[in-house]
Amino acid sequence: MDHEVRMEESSSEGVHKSRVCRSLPSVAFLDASISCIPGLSKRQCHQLENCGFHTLRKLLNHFPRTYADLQNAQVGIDDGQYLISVGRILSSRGVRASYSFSFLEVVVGCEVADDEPQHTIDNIDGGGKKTIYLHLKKFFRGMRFTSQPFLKILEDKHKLGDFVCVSGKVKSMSTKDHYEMREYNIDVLKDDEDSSIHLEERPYPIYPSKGGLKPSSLRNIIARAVQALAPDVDPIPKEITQDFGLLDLHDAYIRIHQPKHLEEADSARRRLIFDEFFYLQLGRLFQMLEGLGTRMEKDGLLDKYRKPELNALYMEDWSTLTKKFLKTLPYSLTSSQLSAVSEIIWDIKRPVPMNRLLQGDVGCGKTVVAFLACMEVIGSGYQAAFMVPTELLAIQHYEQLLNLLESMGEDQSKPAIALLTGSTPLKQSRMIRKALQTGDISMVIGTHSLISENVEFSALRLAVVDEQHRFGVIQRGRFNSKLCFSSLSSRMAATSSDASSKSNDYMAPHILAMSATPIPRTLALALYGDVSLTQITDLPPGRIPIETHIIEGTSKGFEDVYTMMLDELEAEGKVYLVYPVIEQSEQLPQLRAASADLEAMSDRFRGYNCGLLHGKMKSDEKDEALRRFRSGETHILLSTQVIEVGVDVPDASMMVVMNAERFGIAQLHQLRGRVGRGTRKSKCILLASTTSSLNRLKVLEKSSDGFYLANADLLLRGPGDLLGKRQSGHIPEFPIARLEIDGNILQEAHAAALKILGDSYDLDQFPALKAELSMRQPLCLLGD
Ligand SMILES: Nc1ncnc2c1ncn2[C@@H]1O[C@H](COP(=O)(O)OP(=O)(O)OP(=O)(O)O)[C@@H](O)[C@H]1O
Repeated sequence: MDHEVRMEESSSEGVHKSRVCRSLPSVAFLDASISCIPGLSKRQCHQLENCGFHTLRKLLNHFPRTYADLQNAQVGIDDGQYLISVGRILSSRGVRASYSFSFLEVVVGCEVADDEPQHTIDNIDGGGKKTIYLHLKKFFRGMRFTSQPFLKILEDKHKLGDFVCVSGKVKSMSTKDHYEMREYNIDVLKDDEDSSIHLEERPYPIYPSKGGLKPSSLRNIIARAVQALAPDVDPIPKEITQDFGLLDLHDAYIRIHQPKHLEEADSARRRLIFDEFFYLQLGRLFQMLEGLGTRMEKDGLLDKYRKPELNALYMEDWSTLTKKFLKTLPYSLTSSQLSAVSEIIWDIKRPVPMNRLLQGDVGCGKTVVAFLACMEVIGSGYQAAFMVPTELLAIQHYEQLLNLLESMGEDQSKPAIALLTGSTPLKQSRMIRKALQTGDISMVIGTHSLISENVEFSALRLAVVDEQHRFGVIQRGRFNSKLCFSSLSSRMAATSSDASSKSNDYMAPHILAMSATPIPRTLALALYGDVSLTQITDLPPGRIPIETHIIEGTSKGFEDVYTMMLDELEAEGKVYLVYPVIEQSEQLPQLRAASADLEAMSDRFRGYNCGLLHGKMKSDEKDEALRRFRSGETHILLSTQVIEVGVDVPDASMMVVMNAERFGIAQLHQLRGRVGRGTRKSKCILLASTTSSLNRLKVLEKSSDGFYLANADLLLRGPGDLLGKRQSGHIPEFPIARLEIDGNILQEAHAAALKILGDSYDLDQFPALKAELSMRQPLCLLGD
């Protein structure tokens, strides 16, 4: 169907008059130039284009960062809470505090509902108001920031009387109703001459600024674009939107940008997130179907996706090596480990590169699942690479695997494995690289040195990336393409004369990413890396829940903790002491430091040996420190958060975290996961040096569920970084991230894509969808 689209036509005054174009189908409307927005000046058009907003789609997909409630209806403010509030700027001053230190303080007065009972006549109906004062502070160190002109410029950035929306974490000050904000966002809603804004009762969208375009002008332009939006821009057929209870795209855009209330924005967001997932899934399936010849093959593939219970290759069909390796394990796999292995092996047997995320809470036993997947490819004559974020972890995995393989005795099929990190001596590293190139080594475990240019493989088939939220999506992509290229080039050279070599020898490697953090990484991966998910949902048997205590770091608090430590050591336990920093710092004297505490702890716990482990130590020193702790030569290990990731000492039974308030909730959960990994009852003590942080930490006493804690962490941190800096701006960030629901949207999008392709393999019945698909990101499978 054709639709009227207004196209640009410049007038001499520089304002674009619109003319009507009848040739563009309405679904293509979104890709029309922004000049079709009525009333835009030429200057505005250029400015928008310079900021990357060439099309309506780009502009409409610039979603609000958050919504302000102009009524400030929120009641009650807690210390540490993320607050969004609107009010007027009362003062702005730049202060020179010393010759090299200055600060800016902007005070915003906000009228909020008064939650305390009042007895004045005005408040007899209980609907009282009061003013709170937000002191927004920014600090500057360095002489050049103390000059009067600089401070004046700072001051003048904020105009007295401006009506602004402020968001950030609050900290109460000594005066009642005064709060400090150190990291904040401030957006001018209207200047002081315009008071009409008070009448607005709708959520007020706050846009992220882009390339010099102010949020307020973006808001006006986007409002115009929304008005110009054609009613039938939706490429997804009505049956699908109805079946899945989704908003129509036109309504979704209106509601995300101009919601009448927050629920509207939320339903719009659901639809827009659905689209992200849906086109990824549709693209992937579409491409896979294209690669298959017959109708039967295509049906077969769709069936596999429709009935995931069939997507597992049970033990009988695993390679002999995998089965042998399984036998060497000193324990049986849990049922979800077993199904994870079956699922992964099913996937790696297929001639399409796998891109899978193996996700499970700390200590659930992901490593062995990944080892089994590696054995499967090695058993079929290929190579595997296992990349981890720290050297410490690489060594640990390598030694663990060596031990397991040792139990295989002199078996001919036992694979040759190697460790390759930044600290591997040059000569040895050269030998390993050569052996990887010739295929003499079947598996390499290492750090990011595995993605360096000079590592080539003879037949890499599986790359395991233990992300543990340290590697970004980008690094994984680089790793992937690098390995893909290496394997391809070297194999081409090796087999150029061998006409019988199978074409799938040139396939990109399968990628298995592992993570203990369900969010936000999972969501990011699901959005940006077209990924399948395998979850381990149970823990190995015999684990006893870790007892967690939050203790205030007063001198009594410390004494209590030392007594508990002594009890633990006397009962032959092992203790981790975790510190926020290595060395004492003048700037932050309140922080306990690992190195500085070593002597004091050795003194206090005479008769027990203390060890030290931190990121600045050399690789072999770190390894030695961990080895001594593991073997029981040291009983107390003073360390920094280097141990957070993956360190596995199953009989470590107690952890004390100093200055626990310095760590995030998800991070503390990871740290705590270093104990309670065996069958011994374990304790985790979080020593907080500020009273105000006690409440925040209490959530760890209540729960040991990583998913729940990650969510709680997000709520406490506020929406600032839902998907990490790089991704923010792509999807709307909401004060309350409904991530568990987003996970379901992924499933629904998958089902919708299957339904569409079941009806039309080549999308010929859905031309609008096909066009949309080609407009979106390139249809490449990771690794292609
Ligand atoms: N099925 C099992 N039965 C008993 N112990 C197991 C089982 N699977 C793994 N383990 C042991 O549990 C411990 C934790 O396993 P692993 O290091 O793989 O956890 P993880 O999921 O990688 O955790 P993290 O996210 O903390 O790195 C290890 O000591 C491992 O040997």
